[in-house]
Amino acid sequence: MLLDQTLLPQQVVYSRLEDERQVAEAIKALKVRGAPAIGMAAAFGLVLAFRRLLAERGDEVSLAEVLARLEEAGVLLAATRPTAVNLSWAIRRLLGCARQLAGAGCRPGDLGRRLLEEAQAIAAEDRAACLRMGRYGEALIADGDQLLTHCNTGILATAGWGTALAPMYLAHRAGKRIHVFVDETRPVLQGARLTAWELQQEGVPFTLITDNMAGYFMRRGRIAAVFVGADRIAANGDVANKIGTYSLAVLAQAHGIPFYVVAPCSTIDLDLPSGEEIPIEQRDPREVTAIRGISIAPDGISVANPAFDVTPHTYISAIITERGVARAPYSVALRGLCADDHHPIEKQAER
Ligand SMILES: CSC[C@@H](O)[C@@H](O)C(=O)COP(=O)(O)O
Repeated sequence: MLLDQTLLPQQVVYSRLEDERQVAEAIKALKVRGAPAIGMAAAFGLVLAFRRLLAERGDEVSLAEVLARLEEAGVLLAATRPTAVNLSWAIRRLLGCARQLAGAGCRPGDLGRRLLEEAQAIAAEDRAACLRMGRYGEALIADGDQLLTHCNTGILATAGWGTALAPMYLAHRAGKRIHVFVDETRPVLQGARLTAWELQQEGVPFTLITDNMAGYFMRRGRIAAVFVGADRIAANGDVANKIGTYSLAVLAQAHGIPFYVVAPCSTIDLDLPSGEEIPIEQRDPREVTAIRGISIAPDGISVANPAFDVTPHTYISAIITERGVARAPYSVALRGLCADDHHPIEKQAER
C-alpha cells in the first residue's frame, strides 16, 4: 500500500500495488519519492516480482527462473530514477540476498519469504537510522532557533522521522522553541505540499516561503542553520539533492550560516570520487510549465528540468548520518563511518 504523494495535501489516497511494474510506475510518477522511500519501494517491488512469477508458474518454478525474474525486475526498478543511490543500493541488497539463498539451494517459496524479511529489515533499519540522525542533528539546534529546509525529507520520505526533518521533530518534541522556514521547492512543490503538511500535523511552527525568498530571510539574520537531505553523497562529500540546494548552500556560506546535510549511510556512494560523476535525472518539462495540469507558460518554449543539483563539499558544515557526524575532510570521515558494511550482503558473501 502506497500513500500517493502526488495527491497530497488535498487528498489522502492509498493505492494498492500488485506487481513490480506498478511500483516502477509509482516511483517514476513521484507517487513515492525521497531517497530512502524509493529504495524501500523498490525492495518491496522485488518481492512483488517474485510473487508475480510464483502466480504464473506455481510449484514448477525453478531457482534459475526466480533469479532471472528478479534481475529483470531490478533493471526495471533501477532505471526509474537515476540520482538517488538508495534505489540501486536496496536492489543490490535484495539481489545479493536472493543469489546467496539460491546458491545454498533454498526452496523458491522460502526464498520469497526471506526476500520479504530483507525488505522489511531495510525499512526497520531506516526507521532506526532516522531516530539516530535526528538525535545527532538535534544536538546542533538551540532553543529559539529559526531553521530553513528544502524539499521534503520527513516522514513521507523515509520509514521514520525523516532525514533533515528528524532533528527538527526531535527538537520540537524536546521542548525547544524552533521555527522552520519551508522552501516551497519548485517545480513539483514537495515543500509546500508535503513538508508543510507534515509539520502542520506534528504542530511544529513553520512559515512557507517561495524558493527565491531564502536570501531575504538569511540577510535579515533570521536563519540559524539550514538542514537538507541528500540523494547521493560522493566519497569526497559532494552532495546531490533536490534542485535549489546548491543555491541555498552558496547563500548560507555568504551569510555565515551553518549548512547541514542529513542522510543515512545508504545514501553515501563511496564508488564515486566526486559529485561530478553523479547522474542527474532530467524530468518532463511539463513539470515546469504546468502546475497540477494548469499551464503557466506559453506553449512551445524551451524548458530545462534537472531534478537535482550537486553542492560541492566546501559549502557543507557537516554531514549527519546514523553513525555520527562527519566533518571535513569528508573523504576520510565518510570512509571511516560507512566503508565497513557499505554493501552488507556482498561483504558477508566475501567473508
Ligand atoms: C530523505 S529525502 C532526501 C532527498 O531524497 C530529498 O531531499 C529529495 O531531494 C527528494 O527528491 P524527490 O524528487 O522528491 O524524490
